[in-house]
Amino acid sequence: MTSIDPAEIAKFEAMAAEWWDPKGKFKPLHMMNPVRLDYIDTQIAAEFGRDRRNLRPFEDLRILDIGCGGGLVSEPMARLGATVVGADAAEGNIAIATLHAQQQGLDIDYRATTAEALVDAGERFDVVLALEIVEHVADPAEFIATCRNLVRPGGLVIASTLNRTAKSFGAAIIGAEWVMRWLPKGTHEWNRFITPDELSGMASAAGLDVVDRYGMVFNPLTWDWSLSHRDLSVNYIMTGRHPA
Ligand SMILES: C[S@@+](CC[C@H](N)C(=O)[O-])C[C@H]1O[C@@H](n2cnc3c(N)ncnc32)[C@H](O)[C@@H]1O
Ligand SMILES: [Mg+2]
Repeated sequence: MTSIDPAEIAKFEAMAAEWWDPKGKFKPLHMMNPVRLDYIDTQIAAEFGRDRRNLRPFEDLRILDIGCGGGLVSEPMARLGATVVGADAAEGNIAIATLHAQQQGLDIDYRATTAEALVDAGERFDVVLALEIVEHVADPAEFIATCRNLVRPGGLVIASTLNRTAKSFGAAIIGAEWVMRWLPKGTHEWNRFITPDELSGMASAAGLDVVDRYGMVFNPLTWDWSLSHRDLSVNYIMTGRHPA
């Protein structure tokens, strides 16, 4: 059993050098980063009783960033004091992420591996971050169950992905790939997108309690991103808790 879809990994290998270019192929992730970090920081601080005003509020927390890419989220988690494992199936991503973290003076344990290999190795984390990866794995339900097996009781799985709606086809495929050309054509396959109810169902089936879910909304007029209770029609993020 593997979560790897080789064609998907090949797409990311081909783009690896661009991870830290805010104007490059990962521009949408750079743009979305402040809003998703705000959500993630809030969830973790609330669950583990941490004060976000502290310099290193996530000290002693062990966080897995699965499908970490270039480490756009692994790095801020390490800066907040967490012990971070960044894992990605694409070796090129791990090479880029490792180099960038070194340049930043950050200590992050980057590994070219998969979630299922980490389960086999007996790894356990306080938080598993699965950001913009479920739409790229072989079997999303199986993958979410694997993430659940990587968090200790009382821990969190935080996942973000794209909803499967007419609006997400317009925004993520036509807008981001064809018109804005932020992403190469074919980066995303709309039929692999997952509705919030489907993802909640997968989380529940895996034995996670869904804590909450928020839309991440791009406003083309102000060019900024915000969290929304109501609008989960394109990008969204969700937290599940492994019951203690
Ligand atoms: C869209 S990128 C998201 C990167 C990062 N999570 C972020 O949001 O900035 C998806 C990443 O998942 C990785 N990936 C896809 N399938 C994977 C799998 N089965 N196991 C581990 N990593 C995988 C890809 O190589 C790619 O780096
Ligand atoms: Mg994606």
